[in-house]
Amino acid sequence: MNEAPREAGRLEVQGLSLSFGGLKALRDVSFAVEAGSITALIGPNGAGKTSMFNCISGFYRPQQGRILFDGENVTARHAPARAKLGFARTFQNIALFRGMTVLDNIKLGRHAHMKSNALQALAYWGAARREEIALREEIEKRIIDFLEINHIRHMPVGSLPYGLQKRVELARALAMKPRILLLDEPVAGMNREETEDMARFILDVKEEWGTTILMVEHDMGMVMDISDHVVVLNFGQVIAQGLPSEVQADPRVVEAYLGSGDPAALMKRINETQEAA
Ligand SMILES: Nc1ncnc2c1ncn2[C@@H]1O[C@H](COP(=O)(O)OP(=O)(O)OP(=O)(O)O)[C@@H](O)[C@H]1O
Repeated sequence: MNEAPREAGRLEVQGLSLSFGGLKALRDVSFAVEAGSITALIGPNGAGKTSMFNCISGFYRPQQGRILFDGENVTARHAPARAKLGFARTFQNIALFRGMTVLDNIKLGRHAHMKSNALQALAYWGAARREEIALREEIEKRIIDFLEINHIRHMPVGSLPYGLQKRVELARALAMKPRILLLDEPVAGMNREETEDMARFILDVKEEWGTTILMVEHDMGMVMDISDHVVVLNFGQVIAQGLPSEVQADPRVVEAYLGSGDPAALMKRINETQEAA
């Protein structure tokens, strides 16, 4: 399936399997993340979501299967090569430099793509400096304003509340100009207000930037609210996928989450997470 244009950012996972010794973390997993969509990867603890994410971002090499990005087989490419192709990810536990300012952390996201490296910066300081200034202007206009973090841009990341730190992490990923954004539990540990803000920013990234988004997330209310497509893993296998409404009514999903096949009970739980303050 290669109908999307090259810049579109469509990801396809085909028959992917991953084992740790005798433990099969992923078994013959296939799904697609359509260009410009928000796709959520959900499942109970130990279902294989993080393993899948690590295969997609290039941290793990699967024993079987392929990962295609706009039709190109990227399975053998390591993480930095995927970053150059336009993969950017955030982490479950915030991965920022706590002593550095918000702005400097965000700029680090882009340095992977800049033409001038440290040596060139010394030798051709004029060109490197111009590139740095252009980068700063673009980041300030496009990312800092967009994510409403102007007021904290000169503050050290470590001094910020958790929800804002997660937003800075999103900003750093956006500075990489991603074609696909991989969000690992973007609202984990957030209160309801922080969760709603983050959900809105994720939707805005999709709508205003057209970026493809794949997220792993446990907050079912948030997943059902903003996803276009949901893929459900259990014991390393895809047990259901489709629209949020289809997935939450699927008895196999209900069984995996609640140990019973009653969709009404799952709906009740989703509503409870949405209403919880
Ligand atoms: N590095 C590893 N070495 C050995 N086993 C691992 C490793 N990483 C994951 N596993 C195992 O693979 C299976 C899938 O784990 P994974 O972390 O991918 O699940 P998950 O769906 O992300 O779970 P959670 O929601 O709890 O984060 C589990 O049985 C886990 O114990």
